[in-house]
Amino acid sequence: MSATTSNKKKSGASASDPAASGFVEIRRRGLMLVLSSPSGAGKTSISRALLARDPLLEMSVSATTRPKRPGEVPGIDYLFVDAEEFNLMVNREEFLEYAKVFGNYYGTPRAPVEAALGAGRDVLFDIDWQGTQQLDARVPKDLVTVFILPPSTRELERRLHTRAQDSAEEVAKRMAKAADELSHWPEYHYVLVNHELEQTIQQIQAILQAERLRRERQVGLHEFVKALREGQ
Ligand SMILES: Nc1nc2c(ncn2[C@@H]2O[C@H](COP(=O)(O)OP(=O)(O)O)[C@@H](O)[C@H]2O)c(=O)[nH]1
Ligand SMILES: Nc1ncnc2c1ncn2[C@@H]1O[C@H](COP(=O)(O)OP(=O)(O)O)[C@@H](O)[C@H]1O
Repeated sequence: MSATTSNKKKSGASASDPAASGFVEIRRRGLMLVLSSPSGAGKTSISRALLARDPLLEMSVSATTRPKRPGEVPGIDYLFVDAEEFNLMVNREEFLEYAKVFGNYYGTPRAPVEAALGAGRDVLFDIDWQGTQQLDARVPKDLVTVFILPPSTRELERRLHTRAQDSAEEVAKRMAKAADELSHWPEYHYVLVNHELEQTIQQIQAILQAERLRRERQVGLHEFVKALREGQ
C-alpha cells in the first residue's frame, strides 16, 4: 500500500520514519480500473498511454487461446496458451474471471491482481462486458468501470481496418458483434466517447485521480482524523 499522508502520534518523532516514530499513516488499497468497448474503439491505445504515464498503475495480462498478432509480445500483451492449458488454469481456479469472446477464450489470472491491490497499486483491465459482470459480482468495492464508445460506426470500422492486424473476416466478425457489445454501456460507472485520443486519456486520468481519493479506499483515515481531533 502507498502512504498518501501522515500525522504525528507522539511528540519528538522523526519525520523521516513515520512507521517507527508513531505517525498515523493513511494508506490506500489499490483499485481495479476496467476498460471495455467494442473492438477497435481504442482500449489498447488508451491502456498503453495510461501505463506509460502512471507508475502506480499496472496492466492485468490476460491469458488467451487467440493466436498472437504481429507485434504482440507474449507475457506483455497476453499469455498465449492453447485450449488444454486454458482448461487446466480454469480447473485450478487460477482466473478471477474468464469468458469466450469471438470464438476464443480469455481469462484474468488472479494472483498478480491480488498482489498488486494488497500493495496499493492499481490494476488496469482490458476485458469485455462478461468479465466485467463477473468482477462486479466478486469484488464490487475495488472496481471502477469505464465504457468507451466510438464516435460512430463508420469510424469504428475505419479504426479496425487501419489497425491492419486482423483479416477482413476477423474485422467483419468484430463489426457484427459491435452492436451487442454497445448494449452493455449502462452497466458501467463511466461512459466516454473516444473522439480524440489525448482527451480520452486525460479524462480517464481524471477518473483515476478522483477514484483514488474515495473515502473507502483510504485505510487508516479513521485513526488519522482521531489523532487530528486529539490535537496531534
Ligand atoms: N472477459 C475477458 N475479456 C477479455 C480478456 N482479455 C481480453 N478480453 C476482451 O476480448 C476482446 C478481444 O480482445 P482482442 O483479441 O485483444 O481483440 P481487440 O479488442 O480487437 O484488440 C476485447 O473485448 C477484450 O476486452 C479477459 O481476460 N477476460
Ligand atoms: N481517438 C482515436 N482517434 C483515431 N484513431 C484511434 C483513436 N483511438 C484509437 N485509434 C486507432 O484505432 C485502432 C484501434 O485501436 P485499439 O486501441 O487497438 O482498439 P481496441 O483495443 O479497443 O480494439 C488503432 O489503429 C488505433 O491507433
